[in-house]
Amino acid sequence: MQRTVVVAGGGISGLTACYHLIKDVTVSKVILLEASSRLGGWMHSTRSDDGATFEHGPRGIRPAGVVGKNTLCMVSELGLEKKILPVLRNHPASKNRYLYVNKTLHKLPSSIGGVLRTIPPFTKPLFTCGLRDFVAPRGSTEDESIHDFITRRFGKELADIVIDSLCRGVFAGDSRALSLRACFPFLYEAERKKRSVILGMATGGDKRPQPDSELIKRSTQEKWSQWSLQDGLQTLSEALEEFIKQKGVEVHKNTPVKALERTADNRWKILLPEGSITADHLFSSLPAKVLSQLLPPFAKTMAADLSKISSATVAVVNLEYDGDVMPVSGFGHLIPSFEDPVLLGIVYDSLAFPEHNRRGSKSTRLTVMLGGAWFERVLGDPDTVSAEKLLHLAKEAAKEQLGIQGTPSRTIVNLNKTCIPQYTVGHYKRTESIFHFIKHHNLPLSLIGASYEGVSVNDCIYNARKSVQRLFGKPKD
Ligand SMILES: Cc1cc2nc3c(=O)[nH]c(=O)nc-3n(C[C@H](O)[C@H](O)[C@H](O)COP(=O)(O)OP(=O)(O)OC[C@H]3O[C@@H](n4cnc5c(N)ncnc54)[C@H](O)[C@@H]3O)c2cc1C
Ligand SMILES: C=Cc1c2[nH]c(c1C)Cc1[nH]c(c(CCC(=O)O)c1C)Cc1[nH]c(c(C)c1CCC(=O)O)Cc1[nH]c(c(C)c1C=C)C2
Repeated sequence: MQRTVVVAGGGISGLTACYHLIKDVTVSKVILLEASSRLGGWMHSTRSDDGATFEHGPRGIRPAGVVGKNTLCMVSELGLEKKILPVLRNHPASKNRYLYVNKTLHKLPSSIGGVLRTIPPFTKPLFTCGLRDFVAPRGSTEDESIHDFITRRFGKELADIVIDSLCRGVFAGDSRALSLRACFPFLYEAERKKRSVILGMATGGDKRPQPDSELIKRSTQEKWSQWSLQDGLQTLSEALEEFIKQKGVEVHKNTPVKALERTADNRWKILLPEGSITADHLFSSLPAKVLSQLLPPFAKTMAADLSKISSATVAVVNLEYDGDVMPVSGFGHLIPSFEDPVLLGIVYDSLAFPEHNRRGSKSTRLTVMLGGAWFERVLGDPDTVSAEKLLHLAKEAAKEQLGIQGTPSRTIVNLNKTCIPQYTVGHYKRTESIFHFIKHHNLPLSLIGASYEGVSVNDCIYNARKSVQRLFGKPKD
């Protein structure tokens, strides 16, 4: 039987789905539809003639766990091993992370000693927060905010300073609105299983079978904490694009899906700017809100759930300075929302990945991230905020927070509109209801992408693969 599968959205999720679909002999045709003029989605690197690379989206991928190892397998299959740039666990970019509190940079403890002593900005040793976890009662609600959970189990200071910042540094989100169960499912499970989160995590561990390969062995032996690629992470989406085109996937750029209609024989009629195509099955990697606007009227309850999964806007400002101008060495620093709601944090890119620095003369590359869940509240409508204003805020942050006085030699401002999905309290209920609707109505539809079950590159790649396997009835791992 001829079977046509359409993948909507050519970010890392859609590309990975194509990569696995094309290997299946029962699929006769795979078509990728991408609205913009390039593939990769938020995976986006700028390369300069002098060898400098600037990331506007993801910049580091973790090798650990099933999801990290799964990505490394794909990297090997794509022949990218020689392009990997690992950061080792004992490197300052792995060990040193900072918080900017009370107008001062504070290094987060990376050893037992730092947890046993009182170190600023905290008013007591951090281990005392852990003691509370052993006596705190188990939560009584099905879901709660990350801030409420941490306050209940570890105290308000940890929640206000560390967890507030962490949620900004991963989700660009507000820990008071984000769901513990959806964002950190291992913490939710740990409390349910052992009552003490610390005990639950210590005895838990991932029971899924761990993939293995030469590259995975190397990453374990060399103790990598994260990795990137020569010329930036966009090298990964480019390799996937080349691979799927070679294998015969039909790739259509500048081709947004405009609407979806269900045919009488349970297929999709996919409406495009010019004409339409019919698909036996659709993989949507589109942001949930975008998909909600494309569905036909019979799916209005599902569309209502999808429309509630919103995303935060992040301004990403890359700055390059002449010489080594850094006062500290590390991964970067985060800024809790009480210190400054709009400045999320600064990544010290040139320390983790000096290979991305320009050739010839020394330079420092930083990325200032702004906005997130606070964007509209503080900066107003993203469509009317000027690049000059964002650049000014970023340069002032580098000056005030890192003492960098000079003028940057190069700047790039990107406004990533609605780029990180926000799994707010109740997310698990919304996704359950969405997946139930698809099953109940026997829709030939698979949902992949950052909107549902994890925002990291690893999660997107793993969930796209799992979703393809599920369609073909292959066992899950
Ligand atoms: C600033 C930033 C920093 C990040 N840092 C990290 C990091 O360091 N490490 C990490 O692991 N993760 C990081 N992430 C997260 C990760 O990069 C993303 O979650 C991931 O790239 C999302 O991929 P995706 O394919 O699911 O979605 P997307 O990249 O959003 O892809 C969806 C695609 O669909 C297309 N599209 C939209 N509408 C339509 C339509 N109607 N028809 C057809 N196509 C359409 C879009 O143009 C896009 O190409 C970061 C994200 C951002 C934004
Ligand atoms: C300041 C804003 C942001 C910074 N990075 C991101 C934002 C919104 C996005 C992001 N960062 C990470 C991920 C993937 C998560 C994963 O599960 O792998 C995403 C989507 C990685 C990450 N960055 C920080 C942490 C603690 C993590 C989790 C994984 C890990 O421990 O390595 C902290 C952090 N992010 C930023 C800065 C400046 C910073 C801390 C110093 C930038």
